[in-house]
Amino acid sequence: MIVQVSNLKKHYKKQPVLKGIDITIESPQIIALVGPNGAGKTTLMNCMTNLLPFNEGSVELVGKKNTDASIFYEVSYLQDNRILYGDLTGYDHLKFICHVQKIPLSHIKEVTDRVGMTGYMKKRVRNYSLGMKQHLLLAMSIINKPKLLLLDEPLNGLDPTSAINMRNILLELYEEGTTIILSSHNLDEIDRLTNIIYFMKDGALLKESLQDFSSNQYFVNVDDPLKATTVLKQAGISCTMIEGVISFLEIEVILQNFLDIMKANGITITSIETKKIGAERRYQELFAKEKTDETVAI
Ligand SMILES: Nc1ncnc2c1ncn2[C@@H]1O[C@H](COP(=O)(O)OP(=O)(O)OP(=O)(O)O)[C@@H](O)[C@H]1O
Repeated sequence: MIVQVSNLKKHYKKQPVLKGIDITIESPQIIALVGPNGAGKTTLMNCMTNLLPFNEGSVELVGKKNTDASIFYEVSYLQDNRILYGDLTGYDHLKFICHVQKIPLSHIKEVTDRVGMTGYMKKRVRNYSLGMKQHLLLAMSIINKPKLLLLDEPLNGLDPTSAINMRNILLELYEEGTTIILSSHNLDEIDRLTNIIYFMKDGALLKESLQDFSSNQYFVNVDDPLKATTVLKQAGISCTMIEGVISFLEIEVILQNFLDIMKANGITITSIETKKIGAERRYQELFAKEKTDETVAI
């Protein structure tokens, strides 16, 4: 068993944060933990890795109790950058982990090349940018080739190139047999990584496979948006218009029907973009927000 969390309960003073969480993972997966600020994602990961005591329940990681420190040969946890030491270099951090975990120092170059931080690994961490710290945290958490990798907001501060690199590394690790649990607010990135999402709501987890919720959303620019709005309304087509761009879901409107209506009414399409919106759509359903003023239902 890779993860066995049973009836995990945690409260801060009188505030219950985790109200009986159960997680069972038997084979490698990538799981995204999603929920609004303050939902309890960090608390859950801290309890799982025994950084925080909990009030009830039990946690086993890689077949051992989470109180057994030897799990960290096989489990890594990427926390936020407050765990880093400003006076030490990136290399010092990695050397320390190699020393504690009896990993050959030759792995440092391998992992810093993979993450893309070899150029500044000898600089002091206090001179690192947010993204550079994030690179170091990633290097520190993958140098032991973990069986289970927990990541709390790993995309924090990463530029687009680094975010793509991080995604590729996570997908490679998963291919190599690592189970990954990551929390993120970046729903686009989550859609590219996995369709297994655990939504945190009211101290509980809603576990969903987003295959059923994944859909393309189309964004269409036309030469005459006002006329398009009118003819779509007449045809009973359900779309929204945001700042002159018409958008609709693949599962609600057949693209060919839409194109036929535009053609029949002499409206020219100037561009069409598609976006996969599984996680975002489900998130909106679960944590419904008021529609913004500029969103007009057609
Ligand atoms: N040390 C603490 N003492 C008291 N309350 C805490 C403590 N740490 C967290 N909390 C509370 O527990 C709840 C969950 O916090 P947590 O940091 O786990 O949420 P999160 O889902 O990780 O949020 P975010 O997305 O903002 O990182 C919040 O209401 C928070 O105020």
